[in-house]
Amino acid sequence: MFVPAIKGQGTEEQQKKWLPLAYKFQIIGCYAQTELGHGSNVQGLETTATFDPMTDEFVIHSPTLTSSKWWPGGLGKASTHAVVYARLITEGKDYGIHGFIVQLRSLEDHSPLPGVTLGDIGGKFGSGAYNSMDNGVLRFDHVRIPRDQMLMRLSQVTREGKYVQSDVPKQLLYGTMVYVRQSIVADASKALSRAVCIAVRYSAIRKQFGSQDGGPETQVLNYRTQQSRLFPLLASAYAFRFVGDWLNWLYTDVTQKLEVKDYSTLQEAHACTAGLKAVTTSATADAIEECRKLCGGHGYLNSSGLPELFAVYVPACTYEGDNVVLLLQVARILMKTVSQLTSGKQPVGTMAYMGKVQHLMQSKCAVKTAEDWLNPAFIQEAFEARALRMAVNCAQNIGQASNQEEGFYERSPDLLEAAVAHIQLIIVTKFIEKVHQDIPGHGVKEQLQNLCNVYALYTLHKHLGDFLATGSLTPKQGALANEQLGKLYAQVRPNAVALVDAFNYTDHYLGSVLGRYDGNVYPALYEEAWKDPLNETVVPEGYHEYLRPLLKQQLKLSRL
Ligand SMILES: CCCCC/C=C/C(=O)SCCNC(=O)CCNC(=O)[C@H](O)C(C)(C)COP(=O)(O)OP(=O)(O)OC[C@H]1O[C@@H](n2cnc3c(N)ncnc32)[C@H](O)[C@@H]1OP(=O)(O)O
Ligand SMILES: Cc1cc2nc3c(=O)[nH]c(=O)nc-3n(C[C@H](O)[C@H](O)[C@H](O)COP(=O)(O)OP(=O)(O)OC[C@H]3O[C@@H](n4cnc5c(N)ncnc54)[C@H](O)[C@@H]3O)c2cc1C
Repeated sequence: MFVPAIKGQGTEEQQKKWLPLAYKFQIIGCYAQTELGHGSNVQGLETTATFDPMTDEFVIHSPTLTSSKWWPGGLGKASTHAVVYARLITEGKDYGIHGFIVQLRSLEDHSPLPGVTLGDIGGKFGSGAYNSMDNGVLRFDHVRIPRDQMLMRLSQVTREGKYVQSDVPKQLLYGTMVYVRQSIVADASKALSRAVCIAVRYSAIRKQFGSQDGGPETQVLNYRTQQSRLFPLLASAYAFRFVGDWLNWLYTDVTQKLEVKDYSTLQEAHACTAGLKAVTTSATADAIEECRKLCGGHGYLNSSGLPELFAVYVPACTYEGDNVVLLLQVARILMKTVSQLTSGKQPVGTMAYMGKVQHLMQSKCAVKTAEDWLNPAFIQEAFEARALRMAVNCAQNIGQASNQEEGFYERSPDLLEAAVAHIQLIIVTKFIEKVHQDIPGHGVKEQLQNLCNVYALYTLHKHLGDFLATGSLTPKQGALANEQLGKLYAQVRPNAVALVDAFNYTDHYLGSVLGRYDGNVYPALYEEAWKDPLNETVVPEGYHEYLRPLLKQQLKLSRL
């Protein structure tokens, strides 16, 4: 994040100076935004950067305990520099949050520079690999930096201390977060597909019940309940991959537009990255835990690979923007778009469907049979009607409040759901678009079509209440969707293992005894257990000190 922050907010001169140093690891940088007292509310940060015209320097200071920087990855032990976000004060006026490059440690012996106090914030959730990340704490006591270490692409402070705003939107200050959020969406599919690969392969090996007469038992993958829990997660792994690819395209497109000062798609980039980051990370974290349960008791063993995957993944729901806070950003943009509909302003990009408001508010879903749900046009329209009607309902309810902000606050739980509906529509749409493209490989398109339908109909089934409450579907149509979903699971089953093999993960990368490619699970589990340090001795160390005295006492008592 140090590098993208300098790229996005630094001038060309600053980029030329700092980026080569970072690329060659001649300096190591981190992104120091969050503080002990504020993370979500960036405008509430307290660290100050006060310009001193006498020396042409900024004085970086932590005025309170709560202004201590807290969480930046790489800060605790490794970083020599940080992009620090602080309130810029010049000529006695507070101009709000800006980025500054600050050296923290000596490049000679790595000791903290005068006025800098830093360290690691301590152990984190689980025993997983995230504990090898030195998330840190940082305080400044009037630390001086040259004026040219303020990131000056968006605004500048002159030699005399005058604040000058460039003609670029101030939201570009948040650009690094947009970049990282889009990369987090791509990573969601990676984490989810790892978990699903383990659970599908193991479910094909694991057998329980089913044999009354000494014949073979049933592979747990053949149980309808296992399929109805697992196949939607398999479909989600593919869905998140395709929407992640699309989001990467959108991000590249926005970046190219920004270079020629076209800011028209900035809001779309913010809404899509924030919303997709929130929905895909929450779904992935839940799915990894579901995969653990799908693997029964053995899923709880570290050697299954799932506990570590979960512990490392789950903070994605919080870092780079708490998921609820991000969905409320999407909701704000939805409300703004609804309010502009009456003025005739046509929504664009992923909000374009809202322009069909007259039709979608009254449309009746035409599905009559379960097979009708295989028609992508019916799926698309049902998701559009649900999302639009939820947004319009929220807007109407907010409109009845004494003021907009109060109404938004009161209706925020409903707004969250409206935002989720909008984002799920995007995921479904991008999956449908993907399966309409040419897809090489015999029968591959058909398999992806099945997964696309599974993702859409499962999402519909899970959120059926929304579809019914908004009148987008009838209860009968909801039941038909569920009927079709069951048929789709049966079609996915013969290809389930191939569909996870297609992720092409090596055993080393998966790190799971249960997810082994060769399926040789039981000998591997047995062998792995003996590697546990507790098995280095047959009689445990504590025996003589604790167990033996107790056991001896029991023996004496029983002899009485
Ligand atoms: C790969 C693993 C790495 C993990 C490492 C983790 C790193 C981190 O976690 S770094 C720290 C990340 N921190 C956050 O994500 C903080 C979350 N908070 C925010 O992003 C913001 O403070 C906020 C958006 C929640 C609120 O900001 P505020 O300025 O108070 O916003 P408003 O709601 O008043 O919005 C003003 C205006 O700006 C637009 N906007 C907000 N964010 C962006 C953005 N990222 N890009 C473009 N535009 C943005 C917003 O829509 C408003 O627009 P208008 O309505 O048109 O004024
Ligand atoms: C592993 C990890 C790595 C991180 N790395 C970095 C890093 O490198 N650099 C950096 O600067 N930061 C980093 N962070 C910090 C991270 O970005 C913040 O923790 C995150 O943005 C959430 O902010 P917060 O902690 O203030 O949560 P809070 O905002 O305090 O959230 C607490 C609760 O309040 C709710 N809430 C907050 N505001 C609202 C609202 N307006 N409406 C409704 N509910 C609300 C939230 O939903 C949540 O339930 C990292 C965090 C973690 C866990």
